[in-house]
This record gives sequence, structure tokens and C-alpha cells, in this order.
Amino acid sequence: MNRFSDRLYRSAQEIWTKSHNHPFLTELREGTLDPERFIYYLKQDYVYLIDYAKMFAIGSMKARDLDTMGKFAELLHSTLNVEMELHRQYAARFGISREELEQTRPSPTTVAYTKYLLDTASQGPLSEAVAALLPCMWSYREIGAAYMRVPGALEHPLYREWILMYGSEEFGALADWCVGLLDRLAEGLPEQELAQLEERFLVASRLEYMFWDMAYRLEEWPV
Ligand SMILES: Cc1ncc(CN)c(N)n1
Repeated sequence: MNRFSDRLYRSAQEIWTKSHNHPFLTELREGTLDPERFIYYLKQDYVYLIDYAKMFAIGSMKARDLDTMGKFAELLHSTLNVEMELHRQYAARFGISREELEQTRPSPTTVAYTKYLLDTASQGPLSEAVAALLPCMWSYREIGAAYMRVPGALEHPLYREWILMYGSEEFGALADWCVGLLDRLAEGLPEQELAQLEERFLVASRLEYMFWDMAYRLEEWPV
């Protein structure tokens, strides 16, 4: 079967491979990543996820049937209460309060990524919102599942929980649902609209790469 998601996966391969080979991720899976970089990532990711969760709220609003509406509500709930809880627990280990986490000043890359997502979701049809939010779910699913199999990766006292979260069956099932939804939404669309969805997916994939890179560089505003 010719799935639209196969086309997306192929066209984003080069970008995703660059992410997999980025030192932030190679060092995380080897357990050598400097905790300072991880803490920076956690704080930025926390404020990223606040906006990302709103993508699911918009998805729920734009859904045409109750099942889809409910699934987006589930994704919203799981982002706020499962994924962000992981960040809160990590922060607590480093003596960072929930308030401090929430007051993190978004970096230039975080602003660019969240603004891109929310603009896409609020201005376009549901299919474009899903195309833009998909690299976030799908690439982390791929990273989590792969790192679960890396010998020794789960023995690291700091990065173990992170890998377990994104390698979990629950996270994988939610990511799979998003992939399947986009395939259904893309059915029968003219090539021009498919190309627009592909563009949304590729820009978000590049922003995913930039997010890893931002954390590794401990990006700050220049002025
Ligand atoms: C930037 C980013 N992208 C994806 C994910 C996985 N939801 C995340 N937590 N942060």
C-alpha cells in the first residue's frame, strides 16, 4: 500500500539522520551527555510542551468526528500529565521547582518552533496541523524505541527515565495514531495539497534538529 507517511518518512530521512547523529543524542544514548545540556533541554522542552499541548487542543477543535476529538483530548492530557510530569520529576532531582521550570524564558529556537506550529494549526486545516506536529511525536518514538535496544543505555541513572518514556508502548501507540490520522486525512488530496503537507512536515523536522542543536549549544538570545 502506498501510504503518504512513507513518502514523508523518505523525504525527511536526511534531516532525521542528522538528528540521530547530533552529539546531543549520541552522547545521551552513550550516557556521556553533560547534565548541564540536559537541564537546559528540559527547561526549554517544558515551555515548548506547553505550546505543543495546545496543538492537540486545536486538533480537538478542528476534528470532524468524536473519536478524533477524543483522541486529541487524550494526547493533550498525556502531554500535560505524563510527558511534562517526567520533566517536573527530572527538575526536582536538580532542585528546580515547577514554577522555575514554567518561567523558563523561551530561546530563539523554541520561539521559532512553537510559533511555526501554532500558526500552522490555527490558520490551516487539520491535515496541516497534524503534518506539523507529527515529527515531534514520530521522531521521538523512533529515538525512544531505538535507544531501548542500545546496550547499556537503560543503565544510565540520568537518561534511563527519558528513554523509557519515549520508548514506551503508550507513547508509541499515540505516535502511531497520529501517523495513521495523517494518512487518512491525506487520502484523495490533490498533489498541490500533499506537497504543502510535506513542506509542513519537513520544516518541523528541521526545527526538531535545531532543538537538539540549540540545547547542545546552550543557546541564548544574542542581546
Ligand atoms: C522539541 C520536542 N519534540 C518532540 C517531543 C516529544 N513530544 C518533545 N518533548 N520535544
